[in-house]
Amino acid sequence: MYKVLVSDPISDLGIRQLSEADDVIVDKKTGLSEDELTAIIGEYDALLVRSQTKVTAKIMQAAARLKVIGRAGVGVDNIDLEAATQRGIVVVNAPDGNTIATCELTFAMLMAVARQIPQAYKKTVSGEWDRKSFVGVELRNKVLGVIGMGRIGSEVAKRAKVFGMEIVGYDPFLTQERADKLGVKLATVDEIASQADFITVHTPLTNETRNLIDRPQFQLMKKGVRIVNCARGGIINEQALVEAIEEGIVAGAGFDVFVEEPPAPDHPLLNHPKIVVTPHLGASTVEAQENVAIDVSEEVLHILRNEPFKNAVNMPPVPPIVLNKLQPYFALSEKLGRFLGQMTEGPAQEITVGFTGELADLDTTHLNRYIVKGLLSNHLGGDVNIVNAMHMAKLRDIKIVVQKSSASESFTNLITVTLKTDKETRTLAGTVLEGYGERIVKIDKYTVDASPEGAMLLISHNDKPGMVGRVGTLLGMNDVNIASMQVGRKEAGGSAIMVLAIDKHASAEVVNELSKLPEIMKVKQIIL
Ligand SMILES: NC(=O)C1=CN([C@@H]2O[C@H](COP(=O)(O)OP(=O)(O)OC[C@H]3O[C@@H](n4cnc5c(N)ncnc54)[C@H](O)[C@@H]3O)[C@@H](O)[C@H]2O)C=CC1
Ligand SMILES: O=C(O)C(=O)COP(=O)(O)O
Repeated sequence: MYKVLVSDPISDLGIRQLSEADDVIVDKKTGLSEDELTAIIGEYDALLVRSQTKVTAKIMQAAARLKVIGRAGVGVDNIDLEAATQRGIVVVNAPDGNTIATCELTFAMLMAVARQIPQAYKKTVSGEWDRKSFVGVELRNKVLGVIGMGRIGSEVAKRAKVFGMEIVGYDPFLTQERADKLGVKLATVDEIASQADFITVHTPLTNETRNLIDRPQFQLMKKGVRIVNCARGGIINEQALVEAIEEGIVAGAGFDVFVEEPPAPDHPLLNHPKIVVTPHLGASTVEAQENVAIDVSEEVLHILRNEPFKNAVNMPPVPPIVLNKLQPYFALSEKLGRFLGQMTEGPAQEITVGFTGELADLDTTHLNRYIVKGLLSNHLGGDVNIVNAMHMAKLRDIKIVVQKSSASESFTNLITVTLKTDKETRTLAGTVLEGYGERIVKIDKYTVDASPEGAMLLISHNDKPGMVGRVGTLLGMNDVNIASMQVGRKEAGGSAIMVLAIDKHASAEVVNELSKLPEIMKVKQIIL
């Protein structure tokens, strides 16, 4: 049974897939402190959060079973990604479900700020009929600066066009082609600051975007500019904004997010007559909450069940079409790593992975991870997984070299892995044959055809008559049944390799006895 902890308010309807799964138990415990969460996290395989729970390194240290942290939303700045990666915990988010909700709140903010709706409402309900203080401005024919043109920023731009606004946008990944398609003029942050009548930010909070709009940018702005932040507190410097309002540069601002959440009651952005505030409501619609919960539940289930998943934040993204092509090679890659790690003596120094055939044209990052995971798992067991495999290798100064060649060999696809240690350099190659499954097709210089499964014996010997019989007899006497046997040799009478699939593990004594037989150089038992 997998145990899932939901530590923030997440839609019940959205997580139905999890709560109704036969192999999952869902516990809901919201509002926990760091200490309270640390005390119980050890029981759980998955943690589901929104933005309130701060998932710190301390919590993760106590999370012995945790495989996945699911973020029902976009921003993952409340999760220590570095710590998660080091511990091999997958972090998945639900990036698509709340785009429209946040875009629409941004528009609500733009209009609330343009027409001072909250301020006018306050006065009106207090009994005052004040029409002259609330002469607003129109959006039509105004310049809107959009900083961050990802999912939300692009949707904001599309709607702003319909309002008759001219849009200037900045995003390091915004191409001229896409900008043209969206009808957005490309500009730098400083150009946006100096040209825009309204500015809205839609970037994540990173070291680069922290204080992206600060005093120097406010100094460039037109008098009467209006500013909205429905992304993250800290992208616009809060103190600099208040000063810019006092200086008469900024006519109004709409803020949904704050550096500290919730902000202290005396925070300068609260109770300011020109600032409209909401308590981080961007994603708070019924639709968005259901969407993000459905998306993240699906991903969490995949991860718990060891199935392929797509939205990992701490792993490079692979498009689904590529993932489908790579998937048949996941298990093979891991087995190649495990096999090679067991047949090679000495601590690993360098792993060279070669891909030939169709695989050479794909992004094979995931396969590299499975190979390294397999290799390291011989010593590290369950502590290594595809999230932290590369990190674990780096910690151990293991160099990883990837080589690709589309030159077609005898196989449609071939994965060749070479491991260099301080004692030897060994090579293993494998493929997936349609209808036959995974095969090891090369061990060092020898061509073989073995199915990598269960317990196997790898015997290096001289190719002399009677070898097969001797090995078979000794194993038979020790009740070890041979399921299949393959001999690889370069020339008759020369050195050769025997690959045996055996029905049960051979004891250390049997392996030792085998290695003492005449003409046998080395025996390795491989457990896959
Ligand atoms: N208020 C709320 O409740 C919500 C807030 N958010 C915030 O909105 C942000 C954006 O969400 P999405 O559009 O879905 O993400 P996204 O990943 O689709 O877009 C973010 C864009 O920011 C760009 N960017 C990164 N660094 C930049 C920089 N220095 N200057 C300009 N652009 C930069 C990226 O290239 C990307 O295109 C999230 O990271 C999250 O922090 C998201 C959902 C709800
Ligand atoms: O998805 C995001 O990045 C958000 O900021 C939404 O946060 P929330 O899930 O409403 O706490």
